[in-house]
Amino acid sequence: MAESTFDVCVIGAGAAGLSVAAGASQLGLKTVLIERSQMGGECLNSGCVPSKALLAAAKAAHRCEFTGIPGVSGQPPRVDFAAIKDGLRGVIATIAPHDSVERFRGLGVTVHRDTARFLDARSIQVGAIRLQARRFVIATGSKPAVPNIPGLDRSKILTNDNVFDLRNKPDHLVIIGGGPIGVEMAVAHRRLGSSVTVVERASILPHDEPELVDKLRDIMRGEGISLQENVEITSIDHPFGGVVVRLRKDGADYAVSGSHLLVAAGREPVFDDLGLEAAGIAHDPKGILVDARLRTSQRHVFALGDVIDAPRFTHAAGYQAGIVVRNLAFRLPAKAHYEALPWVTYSDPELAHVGLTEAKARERYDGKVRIERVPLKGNDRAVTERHPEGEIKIVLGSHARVLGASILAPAAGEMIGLWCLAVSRKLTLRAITDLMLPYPTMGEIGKAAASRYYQPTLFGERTRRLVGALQWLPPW
Ligand SMILES: Cc1cc2nc3c(=O)[nH]c(=O)nc-3n(C[C@H](O)[C@H](O)[C@H](O)COP(=O)(O)OP(=O)(O)OC[C@H]3O[C@@H](n4cnc5c(N)ncnc54)[C@H](O)[C@@H]3O)c2cc1C
Ligand SMILES: NC(=O)c1ccc[n+]([C@@H]2O[C@H](COP(=O)([O-])OP(=O)(O)OC[C@H]3O[C@@H](n4cnc5c(N)ncnc54)[C@H](O)[C@@H]3O)[C@@H](O)[C@H]2O)c1
Repeated sequence: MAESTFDVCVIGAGAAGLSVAAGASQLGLKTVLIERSQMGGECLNSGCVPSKALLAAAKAAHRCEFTGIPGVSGQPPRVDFAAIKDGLRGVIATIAPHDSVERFRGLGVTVHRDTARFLDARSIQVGAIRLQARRFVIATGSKPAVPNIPGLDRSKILTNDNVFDLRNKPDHLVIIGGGPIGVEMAVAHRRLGSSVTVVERASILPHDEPELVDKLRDIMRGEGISLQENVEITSIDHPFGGVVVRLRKDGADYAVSGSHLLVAAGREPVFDDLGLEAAGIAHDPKGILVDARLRTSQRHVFALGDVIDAPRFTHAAGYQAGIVVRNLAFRLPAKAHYEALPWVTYSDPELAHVGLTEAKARERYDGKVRIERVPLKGNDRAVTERHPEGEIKIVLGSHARVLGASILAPAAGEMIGLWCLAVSRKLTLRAITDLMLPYPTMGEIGKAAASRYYQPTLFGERTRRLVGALQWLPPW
C-alpha cells in the first residue's frame, strides 16, 4: 500500500471541505482533499443551487400570469418541466468549475476521488492508498432523514437527492416536512402547476418569528398550497402510480392522496463508513461531537458543516471553515458561535432572520426586550412594485441594542445583511437611524423601524422644551 504524508487531510468536498482545503493550501500547508462522489457536495448538486434555480423558474412562471400591475395583463405560462430541469443542470454546470478538481489542483491541493476511512487516529485509507496527516478535517455532510412511518417504502419516495431529476411535472406532490426544504419545494412546484400538500407534525418554519410565518402561510394558502399542520402521519400506502398518506389530527382520521411523495423531514449526519471507532472520534446520532473550536474528541481532528450538530447551512459551513483554518494553520483558539447566524427561506416573499427571535430574547433577557415592527405596505418602493405583503420585526435589548431581526419581503435575503452587521457588531438602533439609505428601496423599512423607536424621545415634551429654550440663545 502506497503511503503519503500531509499537513492537512480534508474528507468531503462540499461547501465545508472545499473552503478548508482552499484556505489551508493557500496558506502553504500540504493539503489533500478526498471526495467519493460529486465535487461541490450537496449545495451545488442537490441543495441550494438547484432549489434556487427551480424557484427562479417558478417565480418567472408566476409573474407571467400574475403581473400585479394594472394595465399589464398576463397569461398562464407554458411550462416545459423537462426543459426547466435541463436549465437546472446548466446552472449547476456554470458554477461547477469553481468547485472542480482542476481548480483545487491548481491551488496546489492533492485531490483523490474515492471513499476515505480512518485506519487509526493518524491515518486513513483511500482506495489502495494509505494517507497520514498531522491534522484531519471531517466534512462528510448529511443525508435526508427518512421517518419511520408504517408502510413508507424508501424506494418510492423523493428526497432532495432525486427530486431535481424528475422530468415530468408531478400532478400532486405531497411533502412530508414544513421546514425550509418543504416550504421552498411547495412554492416552486405549485407555481409550476402541480397541486401541493405539505404535511407537518408541528407548525411550518418553527424557528422563524410566528407572526411573519402566519403571513407567509396565508400567502401560500392563497396560491393554493394545502398546509396540513399539527398532524400525525399514521401510515403511508404506495398504490400503483401514487401515494396515500393517512393522517390524524385532534383525534380525527383522514387521508391525502397524491402522485408523488417528497420527504423533507430533516437531516442525518454521514459518517457510518468513516471508521470513527478506529480513530477514537466520539459521535452521537446528531453528529460528530466537537468543541467550540470545532475539534473532535481527537484534538488533531476537526469536524464541520452538516456532519456536526450545528446550524446546517452553506454559509454556516463557510464560517466554520474560517474557524478551522485559524485553529489549524495559525494555532489561534478561534471559536464558533452562532449569535449572528442568518437564515433565509426563499419563498416568495422571502423570509429572512438573524439573531434572536422575540421568544428566545425574552427567555434570555428575562422579558426585558422591546419590539419594533413596520409593515411593508407603508414603504414607497413596496407600493410602486405592488408588493405590499411583508414586514420587518426587530428585537431590541437594553439601550436599543439589536438582538435580532426578521424580514418578510420579496428580497428579504438581500435586506438581512444590514441586520447581520448590527447583530454581530452589537450595534444599537442609533447606527441605523444615522444611515443614509437610497430612496425608494424596501431596505428603508429597517430605518423606519429604527426611527420609530426614537420618535417618542425625539419629539417628546422634554426635547420640545429644550428646543424652545435654545431659540433664546444669540445666533452663532
Ligand atoms: C434542498 C436543499 C436546499 C438547501 N438550500 C440552502 C440554502 O439556500 N442556503 C444554505 O445556506 N443552505 C442550504 N442548504 C443546506 C446546505 O446544502 C448544506 O448545509 C451544505 O451543503 C453542507 O455542506 P457540507 O460540506 O457540510 O456537506 P456536503 O455538501 O454534503 O458535502 C459532504 C461531502 O462529503 C462526501 N463524503 C461523505 N463521506 C465521505 C467519505 N467517507 N469519503 C469521501 N467523501 C465523503 C460526500 O460525497 C459529499 O460530497 C440546502 C440543503 C438542501 C438539501
Ligand atoms: N434556504 C435555506 O437556507 C435552506 C433551504 C433548504 C434546506 N436548508 C437546510 O437543510 C436542512 C434540512 O431541511 P429540512 O426542511 O429537511 O429540515 P428541518 O429539520 O428544518 O425541517 C423538517 C421538518 O419536518 C418535520 N417533520 C419531521 N418528521 C416528520 C413527520 N414524521 N411527519 C411530519 N413532519 C415531520 C419537522 O417537524 C420539521 O418542521 C436544514 O437544516 C436547513 O438548514 C436550508
